[in-house]
Amino acid sequence: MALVHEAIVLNSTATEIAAKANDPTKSAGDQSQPEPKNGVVSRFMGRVRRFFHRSDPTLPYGTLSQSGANEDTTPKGTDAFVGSKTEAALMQWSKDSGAPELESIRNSVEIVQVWPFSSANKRMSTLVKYVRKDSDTGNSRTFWRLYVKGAPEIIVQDCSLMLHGSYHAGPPSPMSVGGSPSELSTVPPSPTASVSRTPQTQPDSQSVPLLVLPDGSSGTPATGTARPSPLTLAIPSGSDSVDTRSAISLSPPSPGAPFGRGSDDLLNVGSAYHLQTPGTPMGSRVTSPSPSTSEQSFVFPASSPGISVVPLGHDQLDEVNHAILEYSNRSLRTIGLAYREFDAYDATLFEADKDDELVKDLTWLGVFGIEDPLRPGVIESVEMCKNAGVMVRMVTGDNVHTARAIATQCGIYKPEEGGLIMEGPHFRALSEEEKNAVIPRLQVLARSSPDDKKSLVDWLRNAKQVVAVTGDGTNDGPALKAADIGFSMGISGTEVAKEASSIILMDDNFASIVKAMMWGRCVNDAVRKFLQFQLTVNVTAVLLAFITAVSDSNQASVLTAVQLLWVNLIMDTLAALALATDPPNVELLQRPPDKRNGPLITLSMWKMILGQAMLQTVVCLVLYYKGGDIFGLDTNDQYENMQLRTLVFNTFVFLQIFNEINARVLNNQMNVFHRITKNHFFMGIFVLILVLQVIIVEVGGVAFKTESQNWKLWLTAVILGLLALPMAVVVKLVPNGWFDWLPTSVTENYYQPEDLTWKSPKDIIQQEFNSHAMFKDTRSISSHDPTPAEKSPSVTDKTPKTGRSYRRHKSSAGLTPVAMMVPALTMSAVGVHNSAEGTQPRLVDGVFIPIPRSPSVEDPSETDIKK
Ligand SMILES: Nc1ncnc2c1ncn2[C@@H]1O[C@H](COP(=O)(O)OP(=O)(O)OP(=O)(O)O)[C@@H](O)[C@H]1O
Ligand SMILES: [Ca+2]
Repeated sequence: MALVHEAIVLNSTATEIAAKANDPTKSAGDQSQPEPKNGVVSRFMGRVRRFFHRSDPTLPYGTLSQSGANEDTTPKGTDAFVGSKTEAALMQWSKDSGAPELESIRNSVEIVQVWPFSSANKRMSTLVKYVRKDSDTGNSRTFWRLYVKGAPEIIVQDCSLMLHGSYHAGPPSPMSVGGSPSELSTVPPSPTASVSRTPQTQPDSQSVPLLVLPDGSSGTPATGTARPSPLTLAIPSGSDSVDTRSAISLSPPSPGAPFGRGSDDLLNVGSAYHLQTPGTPMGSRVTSPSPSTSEQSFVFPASSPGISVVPLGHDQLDEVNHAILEYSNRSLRTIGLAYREFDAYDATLFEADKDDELVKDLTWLGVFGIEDPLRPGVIESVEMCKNAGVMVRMVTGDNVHTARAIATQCGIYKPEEGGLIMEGPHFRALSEEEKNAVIPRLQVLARSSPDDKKSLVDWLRNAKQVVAVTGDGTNDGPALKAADIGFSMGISGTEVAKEASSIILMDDNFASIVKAMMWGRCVNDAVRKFLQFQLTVNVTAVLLAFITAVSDSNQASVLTAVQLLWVNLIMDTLAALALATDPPNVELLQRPPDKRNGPLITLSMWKMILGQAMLQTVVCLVLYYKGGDIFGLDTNDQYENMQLRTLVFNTFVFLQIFNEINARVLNNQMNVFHRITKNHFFMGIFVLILVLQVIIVEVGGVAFKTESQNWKLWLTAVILGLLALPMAVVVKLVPNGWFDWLPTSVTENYYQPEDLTWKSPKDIIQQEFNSHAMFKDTRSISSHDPTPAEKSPSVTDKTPKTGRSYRRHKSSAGLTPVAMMVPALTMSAVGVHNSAEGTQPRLVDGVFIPIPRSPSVEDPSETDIKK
């Protein structure tokens, strides 16, 4: 029932999570079309950025043909792909760049083997068989080409060559295949060219993909004498070359300018296309229906004039990394592409379960950047989570730069607050102690594997935090299952993710999680309000009935059975209706969450229950025993005695009625009327109880054993009842601190706010600086004496045992172990600031060191530290 979160682990990019629902399959006129396999089709705004090596659009096809996306053939589904969003974006790109129909590509290649995308090693590969006829010799040649695509910085490590060069205008040679570097010519690159999306101007079905130069030259294909081939590449007349390398560094984003807008080189791929999780079996051997067709359609780019295969040396690697970095820093998801060729069939390699042995000595082709813009409302939702004491972390498979850019955009990553970014491989290598130090500050985990996601969730749960996880993919399954609450995406989520989750977000919207949190807290509060009210009535009623019955000569209680039934009705049915119907409001999200095992009845509630019960009992007993004297009623007279008893009953009920107003507010907030008019149920029931009480007292004498009251007695009952309100103020003024001697299980219900605060960068630097100095001192000592930092509880205690001790550890010396782990930390943190490229945080052992803010003139201490 209690839906509280101390940490939300956000799987994948926040942008995806907030993908807006839009189901084109549901539109009228589509009835004849079968529902996609998952029953959902979603809309995805995506753009594929420049293809680093854009020499040949056929290149991605080998992999795309087996990708997890399909063209949406529904009547409404023109220009759309369904399936993996990443794949769909790539295919949309190839389609927009003038590639032939996906079906024809698929039919024209013979796929020998597919190793599907694995989230663990972040790549997929496809082995394709080609049979090519050489136009000069007429001989056929059979070869196998392995296409690999995935995380570029990982793939490039397995590359030893790279494709490089420029195109000449004019006919590319259509038939030479798989040229070796010696057959290739190299043309000096032109530094100015870039590529833009070109409208498909060719009426011919065998349209030619175009490269257009930024000088505005239109897309007239310079096919020359070339045989029109669907995959032939043409360059517009007037330009003679396109440099495939320089394009990567063109048009860096102007700061502040909305990304992608107005930049010519942006390949805007499908502002809306459909997605569907593919039904195509992956991982099995696939054979092409007609091998012969593969003979006709593919031109290998390396054979084109001006394209060469060069060794991937240091400079080239720099260049590739620069491209990746540039794309990533613009929040683009990067996908690298590489290939390798085999002249002979190698059964052990080609039929292996894993492609590890194959993915070696690759030739690097290029990198894609895919944009997935932030959905509206994500930034606000993250902010709301923060105010609600919920820490949002992003755990993604994307690379660290992309992750950082996105997390910064949506407000998850706050280096100035001490937040850290790590990469999965570094995270995996952390010891328990290091994890204890790093995870509390970890805001982004990039290039993470499914196991990383799960182990982070496990750690947080061990630290007694309540963890919610959102996820869409199969790779999120373990984390979704391990979390307290797993949220899966109803639209874009896979079946596995949905199975593993406890809640499915029908709209894939992160804001819905915030809403769920608000409702959860509301329900939790409703139960507490009701409990608080009911317990007060119970305690008083029992005490009154007992004391008066024992002291009475006839053992008659002051409250009759029928009166107690009425009281019971007030406190059960009507109170439940009145108190549990408070609508949720954003104020619920402006307080810290409840502790995982916080008490249901909090200390504030106990105070109120006991305080009010005391007041009610005392008032009623005084009235009962002294009322005769006070109001001049003769208790020996049956009528007047009855009047006095009725007065006690009436006062008792009014005390409850006004205490019901108190019960609306659970915390120490003084204004109990806050938002009272927003709950019409409460107002109605309040009036109903008042009216019924008047009727019972004035008319129901026979059944309820009451006697009509004069105005003085009525006034007395109401005024005494009203005492409940000032009593609540008095109770709230009693500090909770007075009860610190009670066990924490009673006194602490909130996850304490100090847990959620970070140290300022100044503190961090100061602390790291001290630790560094300490480390230097200890290095000179041969035996390893524990430093004060190591002696600190956060270092020695492996796992926090209780919420309380955990908190203390974190707030005391949480940062020091990072310093012990990375002695260079301070230096780099300071160094970054002074260095020329000081905008890049340093990555030390996977931990991103936050950039210190510029020292303010007012704050000389910060300047001192840097010296
Ligand atoms: N279909 C694909 N083919 C090749 N590489 C891919 C593909 N999809 C993703 N990648 C690579 O893997 C990375 C994402 O990895 P993974 O899918 O494990 O992460 P994730 O957190 O589940 O991502 P998301 O949920 O955002 O898709 C991407 O940055 C990209 O480099
Ligand atoms: Ca995913």
